Order: sequence, then C-alpha cells, then structure tokens
Amino acid sequence: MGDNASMIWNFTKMHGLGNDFVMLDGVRQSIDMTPDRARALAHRQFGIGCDQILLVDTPLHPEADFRYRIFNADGGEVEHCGNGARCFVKFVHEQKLSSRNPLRAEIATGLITLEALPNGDVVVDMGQTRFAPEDLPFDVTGLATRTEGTDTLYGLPLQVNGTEQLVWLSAVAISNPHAVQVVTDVDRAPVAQVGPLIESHPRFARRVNAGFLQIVDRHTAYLRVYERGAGETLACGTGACAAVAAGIRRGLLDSPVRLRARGGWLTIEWDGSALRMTGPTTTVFSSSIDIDRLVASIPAGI
Ligand SMILES: N[C@@H](CCC[C@H](N)C(=O)O)C(=O)O
Repeated sequence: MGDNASMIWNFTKMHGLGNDFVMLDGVRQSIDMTPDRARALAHRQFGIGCDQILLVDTPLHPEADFRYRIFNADGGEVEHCGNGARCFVKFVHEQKLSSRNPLRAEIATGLITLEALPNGDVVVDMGQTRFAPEDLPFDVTGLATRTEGTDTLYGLPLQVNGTEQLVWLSAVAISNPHAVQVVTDVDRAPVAQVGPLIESHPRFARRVNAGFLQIVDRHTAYLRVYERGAGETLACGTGACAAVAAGIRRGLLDSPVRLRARGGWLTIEWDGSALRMTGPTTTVFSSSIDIDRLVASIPAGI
C-alpha cells in the first residue's frame, strides 16, 4: 500500500494493442492526480512513459463496482478510453480488487459493462454513440456538407503545405469526440501532418481525436488515429468504435468489423445502438514511484 507522506505510488504498466497505460489503484492508496503529475508519469524520457493514465477508484454510483478516471499524456482528463477499459478489467482482476465478471464501471459520462472472456480478451459495451456536431462539440457553421448513406459529412478546409484542402469528416462522439475521414491507403495517409491540424482545430472546442480509416472489405478495415492529447498511438479503442460506426452509417461497412490498428486487431460490433469492442490486453510490469520527486526532476519547459 502507498504511503501518503512519502508520496510513493504503486503502479502497473499495461497496454492494449500498444496503446500504453500507467494504471493506478486509488482504492488501496490515496492518489491526488494533477495535470503536472499525469504529464510527469506519461513523459517518455523523464517518466514511466504512456499514452494515458487510468486511476481506478471506489464508485460514486450505487450500481458500479468501480469508477475510473482517464488522463491523456498532456495531463488533460478525458471522458472515455476503449483500450484502457479493457486494461481496467485485467488490472482489477490481477490486483485482486475484485473477482467479479462482468464488471460495471463508472466513467465520466455514465456506466459501462465489461467482461473478461475465457481466452483472456475483454469485451466492452462502449455506451452511447452520438453523431450530432454539438455532441463533440464541432462548430459546423458555414461548412459544406454532403450525405453518404445515413451519415452527414462536413467539409473542413485545412491549409496543408500552403494549399487549401477540404477534408470530409464524420462527427462521432463515443462520449469522447472523434472526427473520422476515409482514406485510400492508411499507410500513406498524412497522419503526422493533418492529424494535429484537425486535433487542435478551433472548430473543435474541446479538441478532437482524428481518425484515418481505410476500408478493406465490408467486414474489414484499417485505422490510424492521431489522438487528442497524446499524438498518434498504436491503437485507439474509442477511435476504432467511432470509425466503424461512421463506416456503417456511410454504407461502407457491415457489423461485425475486424479492424486493424498499427498495434493489432479489434472486433467491433454495432447494431445501430449497442456498440461492443472486443480485444486483448497485456500487463507489462508493476513497480512504484515517488511522484513528487518525479515531477521535480523534470526540467522546466520540457
Ligand atoms: N486511447 C484511447 C482514447 C484516450 C482518450 C483520447 N485521447 C481522448 O482525448 O479522447 C482509446 O483507446 O480509446
């Protein structure tokens, strides 16, 4: 158990398809998370290194087994995390916080159900999917629109290398905001160049996760995501759900969809309301860290 005075935090490093996490048990140790602390833990050179931090805690909701909070590598707290949700289940079971299966977890936007399968994969009922621009929020005033299937696409003008390009985006909220574009070849998609322009575009008041989706056939797709607050990751679970929902609405995909992220494969099922994500999780190691010493060790401006 962590000692409050010395600020030693026990943690476990995990990943879901290479989207990596520092997992913290806030049930048996007292964790006061701040943006500075989250950034220090996530720092690839000075800290442990991760895309996100998950803080597991006792629930406030009477029907939940646990509550967990999610922090991006930039220190910002966010609504949802698909790969983190799967890691949460394995973490709770391995740390013997609970042997319950399925589990009910409280996240910032409500309750979700998660289940460990006999093969070790975890299936997550991802909760509400929304498509109205105000759900992200996405200010679409004056933007060109186009209808494809049952989806509305918004033409976002971007300056790329001094040239204006119109990028057609599906708007999807899986609690957290996603802007998905279809590309012909995900390996050649300009994720590093265009991703940050979309992620921080002023029309997305809370910024956005930018997805690049390649359709392979009606049940197979490839995806890369430039994540809000973390940059391109090897996989993004909510991004996968958003991309599949957008692909189905656009008439390009049918459920179930096998989706390949750079770090591996997920299965996404969507019947127009319930959205389920199934995939693996991995525990890397557990250790402990003096959080205040870590924060103090990072030079200003880095
Ligand atoms: N990697 C996650 C998503 C984490 C949050 C995201 N970067 C955001 O800011 O909304 C996933 O697997 O879903």
